[in-house]
Amino acid sequence: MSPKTIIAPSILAADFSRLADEVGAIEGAADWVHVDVMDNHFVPNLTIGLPVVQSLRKATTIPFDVHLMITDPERWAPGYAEAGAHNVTFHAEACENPVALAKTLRAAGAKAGLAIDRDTSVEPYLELLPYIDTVLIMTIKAGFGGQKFMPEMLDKVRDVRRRVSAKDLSVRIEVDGGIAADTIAQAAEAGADAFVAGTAVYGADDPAEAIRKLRALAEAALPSHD
Ligand SMILES: O=C(CO)[C@H](O)[C@H](O)COP(=O)(O)O
Ligand SMILES: [Fe+2]
Repeated sequence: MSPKTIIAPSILAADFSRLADEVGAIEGAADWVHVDVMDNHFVPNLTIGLPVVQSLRKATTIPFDVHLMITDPERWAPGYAEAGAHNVTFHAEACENPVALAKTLRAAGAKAGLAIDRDTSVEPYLELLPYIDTVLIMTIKAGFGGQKFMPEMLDKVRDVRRRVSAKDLSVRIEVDGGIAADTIAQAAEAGADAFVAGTAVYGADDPAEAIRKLRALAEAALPSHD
């Protein structure tokens, strides 16, 4: 059975010179490792790509939650599934046919995620939920870690949660950006059940303890979706 609450630390806030150690520090505490792939086209920032994911995959057993902030996800996303990513999430704004790409990812053995950036409405995508495993709602503008959480994004989380509950779908609702001890409960109350946290985990003295605290705060606030 999958855990009720997913905590996914983002290695965007980790020390890139010691990535395997940084992932080792959350082993046993994190549910997923969130990997932010940026191409300096879809977002104005450049991070890591497929070779790093392929190498890091061998360094841990924690499932990889790959967040592709790239143009042309059709070209690159399947490679991350083949590299062993558990979830491959691409942006709605960058993809012409999200259902086709989701099917390709599922056929390659990964879960398919659809990400919605700050300035995008979820409304046009609600009909696609049966084909998607995870909806990632940005609670910042995609592109950089360490930004301030935007509570106004939670209306999108509520909209997706309502549709998921009404149709009894098995879709994770993930929030990404500014998730920390003072924001995670609001996101959980709105209906999120997967939480990306970069700065709040890797900026802490004890990343594993930070994850445990975030999980406790989220679970105390989670409504029942039954
Ligand atoms: O997708 C992202 C940025 O576009 C990151 O996952 C996000 O910023 C996480 O970092 P933090 O918790 O520091 O906000
Ligand atoms: Fe992310």
